[in-house]
Amino acid sequence: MATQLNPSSSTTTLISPSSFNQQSVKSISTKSRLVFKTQSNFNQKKQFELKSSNGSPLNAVSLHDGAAEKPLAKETVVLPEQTETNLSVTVVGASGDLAKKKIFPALFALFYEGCLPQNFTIFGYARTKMTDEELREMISRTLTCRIDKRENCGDKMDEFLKRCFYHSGQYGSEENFAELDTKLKQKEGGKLSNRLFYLSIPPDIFVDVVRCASERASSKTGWTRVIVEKPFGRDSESSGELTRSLKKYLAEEQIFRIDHYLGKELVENLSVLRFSNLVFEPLWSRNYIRSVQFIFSEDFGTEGRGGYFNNYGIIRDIMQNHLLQILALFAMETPVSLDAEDIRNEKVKVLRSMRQLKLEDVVVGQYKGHSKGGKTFLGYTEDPTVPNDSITPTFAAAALFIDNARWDGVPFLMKAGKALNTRRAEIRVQFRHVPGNLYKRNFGTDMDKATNELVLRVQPNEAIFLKINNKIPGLGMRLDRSDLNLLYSMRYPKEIPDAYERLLLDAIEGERRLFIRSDELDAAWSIFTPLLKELESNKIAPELYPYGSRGPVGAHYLAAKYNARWGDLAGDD
Ligand SMILES: NC(=O)C1=CN([C@@H]2O[C@H](COP(=O)(O)OP(=O)(O)OC[C@H]3O[C@@H](n4cnc5c(N)ncnc54)[C@H](OP(=O)(O)O)[C@@H]3O)[C@@H](O)[C@H]2O)C=CC1
Ligand SMILES: O=C1O[C@H](COP(=O)(O)O)[C@@H](O)[C@H](O)[C@H]1O
Repeated sequence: MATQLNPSSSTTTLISPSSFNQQSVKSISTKSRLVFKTQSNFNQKKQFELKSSNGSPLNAVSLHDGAAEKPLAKETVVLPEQTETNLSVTVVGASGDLAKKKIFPALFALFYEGCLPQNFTIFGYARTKMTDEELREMISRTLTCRIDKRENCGDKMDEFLKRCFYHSGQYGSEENFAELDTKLKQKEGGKLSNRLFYLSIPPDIFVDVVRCASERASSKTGWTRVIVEKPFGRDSESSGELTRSLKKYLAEEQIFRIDHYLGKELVENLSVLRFSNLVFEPLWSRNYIRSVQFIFSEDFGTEGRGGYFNNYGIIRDIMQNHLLQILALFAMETPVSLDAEDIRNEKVKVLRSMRQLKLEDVVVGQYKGHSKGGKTFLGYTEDPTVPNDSITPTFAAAALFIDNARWDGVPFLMKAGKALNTRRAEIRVQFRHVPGNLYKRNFGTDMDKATNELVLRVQPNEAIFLKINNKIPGLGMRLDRSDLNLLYSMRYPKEIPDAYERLLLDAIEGERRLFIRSDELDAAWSIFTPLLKELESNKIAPELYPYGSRGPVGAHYLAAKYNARWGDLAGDD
C-alpha cells in the first residue's frame, strides 16, 4: 500500500500501488508526496516467480483519453491506516463450465504456490441452490496438484476448500448482492478488504451483475475489481454500448477484460524473444519477413456450446480477440517500458494502423458430418444446440494488413477452425528468400522450400523452432532443412502454469498488462465489424469441410493470392 499525503489538507489516502493510475501520477507531481509501503502478507518471492515479470513501478501513462478522464475510482478510499488486508474473490456464475474447469482450479494452484495473501476468502455466486459443502464437493472434483508437486496435496486442498463459500442469488438483485456483502464482511473480520469479482456468466447479464456488485457489494475500504470474460460485444456498436454501461459503475482501471491467450506461456514469451535477443528484432519487418501466420485449430466441434457459438461464430470467438491480440504483440513497436500502459499504447497504435478486413480477403467454412474408422462425427448443424439452417462459420481464414512503415505489404494470415484434423495454436514467421542464393540449384525450382521459418508453438507441446538450411554430412553437397528446436518439455520439465493462474494473479496484483483496454477493444472491433456485417447481411454461405479434415480448400487459394503457403500444412512441421 502507498500513503498519499495531501499537503493542502490533513487527509491521508491509501492507494494500492496497483491502483496508481494517471490521476495519481498527476497528483504526485503537482502537490503530493508518495511513500510506498510493502504489502503485508504476500510472499513476494513466490509472486515474482509465477508472475510474468514486469518489475517496474506502474507509472506509465495511458494515451487513451477515457482512462485519464475518470475520477479516481472507488479503488482509492479515505480511511485510517490498517495493516491487515483480506482478499475476497467472488466467482459469479460459480455453477458454470468455466468456473469449474478453469477458475477454481487456477485459484487453488495459486494458493498451492503461496501466491494468495494470507487472508483470503473465495465465494461462489449463482442462482443454483447449493450449500457451502456442496460447492466444496463440486470444486474438489476438478482440483489437481501439479505433477511435480504432489506432496501435501490433500492437506492443501482441504485448507483451500475451507476458505470457499457459496451464496445463491439472482444476477440482477441488489438485495441478493447486499446479502453477499454481509457474508463477505463476516469473513473479512474487519480487515481492509480487497474484492475481486470474476464474471463467469453469459454476457447479457454482465451489466446487471456489475450494477448490483458495485452498488451493494463493493469494498468500502480497499479496491474492487471486476474480471470480465469475453465476448465483449458482437461488433463495434454493441461493444461500445457494453463499455459505456460498465463505465457507469466502474472506472476503466477496475475493469479487467480477460483474453486467456495473453496468459499463455508462449504468448508471454513473444516479447521476450523479440526484445531480449539481438538476432530477431533487426529482422522484424517487411525487409525480411514475407508473411506471418496465426493458426488456431481444434479437433473437436462445438459439442454442447452451440447455443453460445452460433450467435458468435469463429471470427468473433477466436480471431477478433485471441489471434488479433497475439498479432498486436507480434507487430507492435518497442514499448517505452514493460508497464501495462506503455505496452497497451503500442498495441493500440498497431491495431489502429490495420486495414479493415474485406470480404475478398476472407474464406469462411463450416464442418459437416463425417464417418471415419466406424465412428460418426456430427456436422455443426446436426448439433442439437444449433439451428439446422445455420450458416455460422466454424472456420475462417483471413489476410490482414498493417499500413505502417514496418509492415507495409506484409500479409498477416489468420486461420481458425473447429473440428479440424488437429489441435494446435501457433505463430509462423516466414522469411524472404535469400537474394542471389549461391545454393539455388541445390533447392531445385521451389525456392519456398529454402526459406527460413520461425515457429512459436503455443500449444500443445510448447516449442520455439527455427527452420534453417544445412549441409548433409558427407562428401557431396546435399542440403537439408532442419529445426533449431527449443522444446519446452525437454528444457523445462516443470509443469507450465495455466493461463488463468497468471491472469488471476495479475488481476489480484493490479497488473493490467495482459488485460484489454477499452480503446484496444474499439480498434479490434473496427477491423472486423464491416466484414461481419457484410457476411451476415449478404448471408454468405460457408464452404463445407468434413469433420476432422484440414478445412476448406479456399484457405489455400487465399494464401496463394498473397504468395504464401500455410506453414502448418507443409508436412514437415
Ligand atoms: N466455457 C469456456 O470454456 C469458456 C467460456 N468463456 C466465457 O465465460 C463465461 C462463462 O462461460 P461458461 O461457464 O461456459 O457459461 P455457462 O453457460 O456454464 O454459464 C455460467 C453460469 O451462468 C448461469 N447462466 C447460464 N445461462 C444463463 C442465462 N441465460 N441467464 C442467467 N444465468 C445464466 C448459470 O448459473 P446458474 O443457473 O446457477 O445461475 C451457469 O452455471 C461466458 O461469458 C463465456 O463466453 C470464455 C472462454 C472459454
Ligand atoms: O475462448 C475460447 O477458447 C477456447 C480454446 O481455448 P484453449 O485455451 O483451450 O485453446 C475455445 O474452445 C472456445 O471456443 C473459445 O470461446
